[in-house]
Amino acid sequence: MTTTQLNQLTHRLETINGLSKGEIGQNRLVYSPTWVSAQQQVIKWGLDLGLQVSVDDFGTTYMDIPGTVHPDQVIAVGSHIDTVAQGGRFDGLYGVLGGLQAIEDLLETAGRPKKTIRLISFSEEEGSRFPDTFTGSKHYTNQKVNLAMTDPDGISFENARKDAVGKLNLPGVTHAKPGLPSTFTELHIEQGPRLIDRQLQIGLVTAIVGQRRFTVTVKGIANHAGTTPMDERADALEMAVTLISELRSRAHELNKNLTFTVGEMHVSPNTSNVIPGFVTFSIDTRYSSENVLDKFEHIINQVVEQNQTTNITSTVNRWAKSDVTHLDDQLLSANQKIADRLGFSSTQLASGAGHDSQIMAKVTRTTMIFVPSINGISHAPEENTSKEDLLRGVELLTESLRQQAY
Ligand SMILES: NC(=O)NC(NC(N)=O)C(=O)[O-]
Ligand SMILES: [Zn+2]
Ligand SMILES: [Zn+2]
Repeated sequence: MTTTQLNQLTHRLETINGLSKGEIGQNRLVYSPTWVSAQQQVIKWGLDLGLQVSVDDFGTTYMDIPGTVHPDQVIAVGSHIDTVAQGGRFDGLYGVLGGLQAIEDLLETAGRPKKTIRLISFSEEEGSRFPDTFTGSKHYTNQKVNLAMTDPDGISFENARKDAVGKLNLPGVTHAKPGLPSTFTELHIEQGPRLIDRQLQIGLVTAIVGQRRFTVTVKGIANHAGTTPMDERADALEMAVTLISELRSRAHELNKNLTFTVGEMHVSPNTSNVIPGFVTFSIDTRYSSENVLDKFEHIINQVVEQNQTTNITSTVNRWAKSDVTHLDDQLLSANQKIADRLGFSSTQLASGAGHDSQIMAKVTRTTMIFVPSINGISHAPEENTSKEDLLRGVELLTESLRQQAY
């Protein structure tokens, strides 16, 4: 890749990230106005490059450069366009724009491919607005998505989706969901410290951890903060804190590498002189074995059950579950050879973050390429990757696509 091409990739990243200007981090929650503008911009760049663009019912965008010999064999590449709230500049977006850059480089240096190359910009992966994750790749691969869900403001998934997808109907875009590809490659930032700590340039992903997400709802009794005796309260927040603290130690006891995160909490009425009557909080838990996750799910249900009192009742609802996933060995070893040939230092590692690749891997041969995250930070505005590392990831991806599609 030349300096001009690197500048183009940087410029495109900045253009999309500029859409959240003035905000804390990136806020492309699925179907939000910023999300719409970002997906529209990606579509425009694809059309400018002469790619055949289609958008499906969920707003996932597919951009094809049809193969000259085997147009029906599809080599797909891509990632997701959405972010978490107050997210970083590279999670998801790098895989979409890195893929676009690789395709542009290939068209310039090698012309049309023999097999079709497809860039996919998945509508949603993070599960940050509606209570479901990977809805873009699930829809593409015909897996079930909960269509009846609503966001915290009560907006239904269906209304948000129809509204936003209508705005992607630009001239030159067809409305369709294409068939499934023969392979899928996702380029992504590592989001953790392993590559950067060992000063490695590339990570090749062997597997992705299993992940489950829950909402715990605690119902107590709201009452006056000054007049209600301390031993007569039904404080929902106090109970939530007890549950969280007990679950955290039980998780650690079960397995010290099992992750346990409470990232979201709603307190009602959330005012200083009222005892909280109603609290909800999320649990995100992950590990590399389903057996440990099953055990911890059992513990969650047990701890919530054991802490019921006459005045405080708690319930737990699991709304997301993704399985431990092993990615394709052959694609990984092909990419390992390319990385060695290009002189990139690398390692093979498992991912602690969830990815569309684990959904794609259920239907097609799938592989992932990681580049280092500075200070191992992600899902935060400080998320960063050096230009040299961004470049190396795209170079490896370009060579992999060349090998697979030409
Ligand atoms: N690459 C990601 O940040 N993925 C995130 N999102 C999902 N759905 O797993 C996560 O929380 O790990
Ligand atoms: Zn993410
Ligand atoms: Zn991501």
